[in-house]
Formats: sequence, structure tokens, C-alpha cells
Amino acid sequence: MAAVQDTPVSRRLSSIKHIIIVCSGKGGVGKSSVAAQLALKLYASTPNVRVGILDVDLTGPSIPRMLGVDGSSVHQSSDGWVPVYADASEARLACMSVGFLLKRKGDSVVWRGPKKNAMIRQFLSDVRWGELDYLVVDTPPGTSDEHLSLLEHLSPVHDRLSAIIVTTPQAVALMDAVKCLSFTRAVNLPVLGIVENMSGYVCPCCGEVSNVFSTAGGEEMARREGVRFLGALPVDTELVSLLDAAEATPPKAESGVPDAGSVGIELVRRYQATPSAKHFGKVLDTLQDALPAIERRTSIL
Ligand SMILES: Nc1ncnc2c1ncn2[C@@H]1O[C@H](COP(=O)(O)OP(=O)(O)OP(=O)(O)O)[C@@H](O)[C@H]1O
Ligand code: SF4
Repeated sequence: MAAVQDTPVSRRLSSIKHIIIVCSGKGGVGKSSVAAQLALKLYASTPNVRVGILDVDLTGPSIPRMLGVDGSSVHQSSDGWVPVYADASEARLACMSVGFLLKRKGDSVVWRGPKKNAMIRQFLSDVRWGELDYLVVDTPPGTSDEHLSLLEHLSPVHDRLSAIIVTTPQAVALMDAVKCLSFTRAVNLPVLGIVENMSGYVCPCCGEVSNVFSTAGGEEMARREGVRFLGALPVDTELVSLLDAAEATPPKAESGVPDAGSVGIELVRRYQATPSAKHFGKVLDTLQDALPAIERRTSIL
């Protein structure tokens, strides 16, 4: 493996095996939901696996709500920020988001590029993730300051860095997904594949998937662009009620103990029972087939 630069970010992230950046060309296509599901599914896939999720969607952080840890706060230790553990005492599902740093729920972040860059550098260099098998990074839609900052700090120091692109089957979303793909090529970021979200509708009564709108656009795009198709995820009302309503109980405030949502393990259990989890299982299998190619790379530079 090629030598990487020695920086505070490289020292902090050297104990992370894979960093997977979740992107979308367009807003509202379900990128954060896919990032949250990826973290939950990875967590549930193997005993003792350690997963982190970093939310750099600075202006619209939704990961804390989706993982049921909204309202928690990060603990500052002598060795950096301790992330919020969505699975409380097991401490295998770590979460960091600007949402934990806002004074009040619903406050918005209005920052220019340099301040966003500084925040992202701090997330990468100061969070005490410990050993992680996977760090999933949720990003804002499009290709913005946040993406450039992430890559500026990560590309020189981490060999196992890759992306997945989320789209819906509609033509407008697909066009934006192609732009997102072209960005990854421009910055030499390997793409594990494309996920087509909201592809068909799962009937809440019998679980049958009906193609109410167009489907398979993501698969066609993947074939055209020579990228792996990771799979399709249908519109699932059970997923919405699970992720949109995953409210945490009030965080604990014992001194020296990081706050944690107490609903995390229950959330994983309930997620595993949704139709989405079954479909995401196929996405995860395909993604895990793609990961060894990232491992074989000597450097992404
Ligand atoms: N497969 C799905 N089935 C049903 N609802 C979904 C699905 N995927 C996402 N949603 C819902 O769509 C809404 C938008 O999803 P999400 O916040 O993940 O999108 P996003 O692309 O991250 O948006 P943003 O533009 O804020 O970054 C949420 O309410 C989410 O619960
Ligand atoms: S998908 Fe199944 S339960 Fe839903 S309307 Fe059709 S037949 Fe009925």
C-alpha cells in the first residue's frame, strides 16, 4: 500500500478500514435514508462489526433523527470528541453530526465555504472513532463545498475511500446522478455503484412491489456509464415511519459518560423487520462484492 501523508486526519482515520461516501446529484432522493440504512445493515450484518456514520450535510443534518439520537450531545474528552453511540452500551454504532453541536433542535447553519471546510476538517481530525470497520459519510445533495473539503482532507491520507451514488428512477434525478458520477471521476474517487431508491412501491398489505412510476432508470444508467448497479429500493411506508419518527429518549447526562440514544438497538431490530431491510440486503451483498477492488488499490491518487 502506498505511503500516506502523516496529518492529524491520517492519524485519526488510520484505524478505519473503509470510508464510504454517500452522494446524490439531487436533493430528496433518499441519500440520508440510504446512508442510515447502510450503517444499520452493516451493523446488523456481522457480530462485533464496528460502524461509524458521519453526517456532513451541514445545512440539513438528518442522521441524528434517523438513528434516534436527535437531541444528544457529543462529549469532549482529552483525546477529542466522543461520538454519540446509537446502540448505547455496545458502542459499535457511532454517530457524529453537526446536528449535535447546534444549540437548539431546528437551528440552521448558515456558513460560507471556509467555515464549512474548517468544520469538516475538525470532524475528520477530532472525532475519537477508535477502530472502525466502516465509516459511512452522508453528504449534502449535489457536489458542493462539503464534498471538496472531504476529498481534500481524505484523498491524500486514506486508501480505502469510495462512494455510492443514490438516485431515483426519474429522468431529472438520473441526469443529476450522471453529473455526480462525473464529479467522482474528476476527483478520482472510486464508485462502488449506484442505488436506485424509491423504485416501485411496497404494498403495506401483502408486501408486493408495484411499479407505479418508471423503474430501472438507475440500472440502465449504471450499465451505460460502466458502473456497478447495487440494487433497487422500493418506496416503503414502514421505513418512513421508522426513520422519520426515530426519536430518542432524553439523553443521559452522567458525568464522563457520552450521551447516547437508548432506542438504537430496538431501531436496528425494527429496521430488520421492514421490507426495505430485505431489499437492502441485496444492495449490501453487491456492495461487499465491490469492496475488495477498493482494497486492492495501492493509492487513489
Ligand atoms: N425508499 C423509501 N421509501 C419511502 N420513503 C423514503 C424512501 N427513501 C427516503 N424516503 C423518505 O424521503 C424523504 C427524503 O429522504 P432523505 O432525507 O433520505 O433524502 P435526501 O436525499 O438525503 O434529502 P436531502 O435533500 O435533505 O439531502 C424522507 O422523509 C425519507 O423518509
Ligand atoms: S399489492 Fe397485494 S395487498 Fe396490495 S393492493 Fe395489490 S393485491 Fe392487494
